Amino acid sequence: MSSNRLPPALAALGWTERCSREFAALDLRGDAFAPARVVEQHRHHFVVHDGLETASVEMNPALLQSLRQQDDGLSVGDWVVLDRSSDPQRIAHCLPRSSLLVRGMADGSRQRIVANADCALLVMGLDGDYSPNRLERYLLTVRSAGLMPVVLLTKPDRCEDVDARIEEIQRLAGPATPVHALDPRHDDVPGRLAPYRSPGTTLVLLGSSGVGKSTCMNALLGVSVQKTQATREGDDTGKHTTTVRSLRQLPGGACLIDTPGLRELRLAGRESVEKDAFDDVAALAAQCRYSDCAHEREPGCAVVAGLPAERLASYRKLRDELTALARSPRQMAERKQQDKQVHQAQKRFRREHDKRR
Ligand SMILES: Nc1nc2c(ncn2[C@@H]2O[C@H](COP(=O)(O)OP(=O)(O)OP(=O)(O)O)[C@@H](O)[C@H]2O)c(=O)[nH]1
Ligand SMILES: [Zn+2]
Repeated sequence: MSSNRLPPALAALGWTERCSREFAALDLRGDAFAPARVVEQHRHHFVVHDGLETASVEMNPALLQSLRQQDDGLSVGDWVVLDRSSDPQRIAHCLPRSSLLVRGMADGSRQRIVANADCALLVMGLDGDYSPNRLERYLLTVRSAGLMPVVLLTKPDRCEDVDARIEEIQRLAGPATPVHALDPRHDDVPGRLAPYRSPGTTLVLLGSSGVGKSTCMNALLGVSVQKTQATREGDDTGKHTTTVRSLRQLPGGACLIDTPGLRELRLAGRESVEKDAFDDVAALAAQCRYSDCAHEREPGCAVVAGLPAERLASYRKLRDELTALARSPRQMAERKQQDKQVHQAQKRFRREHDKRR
């Protein structure tokens, strides 16, 4: 199916040619099956949108079980297939994803945040919320999930030297990552974010509570009604306004997922620290005297010699956190399980191959 023949109602929700291919590959017969996108996730049900209307639905038992077996589930942004032959209609399939943003939880499990997003708007306040280290963590998480990050520094009116902070964040994020400072209450948010919200793109707003995510969303939606509430004087956090993740269609054809403020962002364990957040380390490491240099006390370490002290400390912290995660019993068990699956698949393949000969 070429892009001009994508069903327009679905295309407005972010349906792509890749989705058409995945849907066709399921080879579902009859017209009882219809694609839809998960726009809200609740404890026991999902709200899905099929391009025309929304419906409140549950998964069918087979899908629920198969996802559970893979330690998986549905999240906002997922493309699913509704089975309309059952009463009530149920979600029967989940299409493979183009991206999945996850974070680690205290018990070692992972929480899915959003599926099939293309771009992450990382919102950070230039007030008490400002934390370059936290931003490094966000950058690492979203890049390793395959999303393009865009940094939005809000509350410039609460900061003495906005330019210095933009420069600091730009240095940390690298030249390829856009950094904007804006007051979403008054500035032209749709205009400033125009390059990232082309039709069919899915964006997700991420950041602490009270940094202005809902204000950005309202500005992008073009609604003047402010569901956001006045920040209390002397309180940088503001009032909590977002309670569930939800996907909304923006004027112009992109989709936006708003998320409740995350209190902390733990790594999930699948990130690659040099590749996804510290390409300066990767570049310097090539000049270390030893190829297996750990960038600690080795002689001739170009990373220790060349990286600013703060950046080095932050690199080591995230790297060590990932190493510890990789050694956690849960991840070791997961890897063993994966190895077993690969081994079984190889055995099956060899058996079938031998049979054919
Ligand atoms: N001074 C100032 N206040 C702002 C700015 N941007 C947003 N606010 C205010 O900060 C408060 C919180 O904004 P929200 O948009 O609700 O923040 P949020 O990130 O959606 O918060 P949660 O829903 O809790 O995650 C509101 O009172 C906004 O009007 C800004 O640039 N400067
Ligand atoms: Zn080194």
